[in-house]
Amino acid sequence: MKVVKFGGSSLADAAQFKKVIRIVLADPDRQVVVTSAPGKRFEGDIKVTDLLIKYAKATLAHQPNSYAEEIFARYQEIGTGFNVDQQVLNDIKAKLTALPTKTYPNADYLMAAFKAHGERLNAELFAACLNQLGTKARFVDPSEAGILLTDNPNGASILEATYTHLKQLKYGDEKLIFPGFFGFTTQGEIVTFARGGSDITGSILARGLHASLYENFTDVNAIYAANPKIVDHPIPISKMTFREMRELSYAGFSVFNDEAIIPAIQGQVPINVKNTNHPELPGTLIVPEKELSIKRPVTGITGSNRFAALYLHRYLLNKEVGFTLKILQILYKYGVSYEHMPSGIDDLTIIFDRNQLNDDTIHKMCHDIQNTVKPDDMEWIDDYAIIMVVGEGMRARIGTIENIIRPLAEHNIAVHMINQGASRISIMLGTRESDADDAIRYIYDHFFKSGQAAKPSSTVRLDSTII
Ligand SMILES: Nc1ncnc2c1ncn2[C@@H]1O[C@H](COP(=O)(O)OP(=O)(O)O)[C@@H](O)[C@H]1O
Ligand SMILES: N[C@@H](CC(=O)OP(=O)(O)O)C(=O)O
Repeated sequence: MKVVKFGGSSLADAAQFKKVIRIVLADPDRQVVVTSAPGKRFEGDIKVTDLLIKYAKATLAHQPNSYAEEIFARYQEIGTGFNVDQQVLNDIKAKLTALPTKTYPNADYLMAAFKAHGERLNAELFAACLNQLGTKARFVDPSEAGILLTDNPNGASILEATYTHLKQLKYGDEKLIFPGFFGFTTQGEIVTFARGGSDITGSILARGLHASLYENFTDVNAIYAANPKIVDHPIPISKMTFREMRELSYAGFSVFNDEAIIPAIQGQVPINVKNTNHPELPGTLIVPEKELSIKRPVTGITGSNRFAALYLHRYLLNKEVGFTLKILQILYKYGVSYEHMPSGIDDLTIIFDRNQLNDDTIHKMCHDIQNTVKPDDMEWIDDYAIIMVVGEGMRARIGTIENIIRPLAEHNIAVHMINQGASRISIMLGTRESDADDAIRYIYDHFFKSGQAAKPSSTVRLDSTII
């Protein structure tokens, strides 16, 4: 049995629905289908999830608005394209208009419930379209399947009990159509994963139902060695490991949600990322292990601007017991987690995900750190990007760091931090945001265009380097 997930771009309108249905029917093993909400139909279009967010905000602000009609029009175009029963469309319209009349524990739960309806209504409509074409299909509500999530309305995580519940789910007689992106708390409230979270639902089902393969259909032919919006015609990756994907999606390969890899790893279910518009192409296979390539140590290069860093300098830091502990206690006090903490003998850089911080928290946190640990030098760096160079082959090759740094030095790009991950399959660099895309292009060119024979080292400029 295969679990097949279709992203928003694959389900954006009736024409895309037709391609998706052809894919589902082409392989009888594709028994469980996960849908996203209708995504962008063209450059500049608005995803239904973003319309639902606007609808929720207008509702919270008691503003009259016409978002329910605008959103309904997206479903209507699809349903009409398949001649689905008018009752199905009436039901979708009624659910959209009823959203503001329901009661929610607070604004965060309201937001989650509004957003979840993008996937919920699309899954209902998808099942109706299949039925209309004579294929037995059934919409499965996450509450029926027992998809239980943590009580974090717009950034929930899976609860282990879900996997016990999924053991009860029967499949085989009909296609099961699951909405992605949301589940329920133990109190019965709708909560969603973070954005892009339909990939996580697919992965959970693949693990819970012991799928032989998790197929993830999107709008690109494969996962490329770099984001195609940054590098012109990057090479496609035919095979990569779970670990490589985890590191690459964490730092910018948005084609596959970074948390979504975890259930697939736990269940050891291979993932195949494919293009809905070209299903005949092999796409990218993500597997537990692969043979190491000595010729190509780097699998992919990515970057993300969602970080900020706190740089601390104090002489004899290495001799001081409890320095880091005091800082961590301050982070704990403000409910802030950190992403990385590279250190030197007298220096420490703490890298944060900027999405979890606001100006007030930054101010208070820095104030407490200044007063408590009294560093000689302390700097908050907002202009901070992280570049990740990832490849299983790097473990077996000497000189990769030099080959990453040289093209940057040659183009005068300053590197603020280098950190070789303990996994030994990734090297992380900190740069200015404005340098990040160029840095990715230069590293890409070096490893993928000009060959990467280790050249003798040249002078390398490292600004406040921490290794
Ligand atoms: N390395 C990469 N390889 C392929 N696509 C990438 C990469 N990095 C970022 N992307 C972007 O990810 C997009 C697909 O992800 P997403 O928009 O979430 O799709 P979906 O709507 O199918 O879930 C692509 O259109 C591409 O712009
Ligand atoms: N629709 C949600 C969840 C999702 O995963 O969507 P997509 O598969 O289109 O990335 C979002 O936009 O975040």
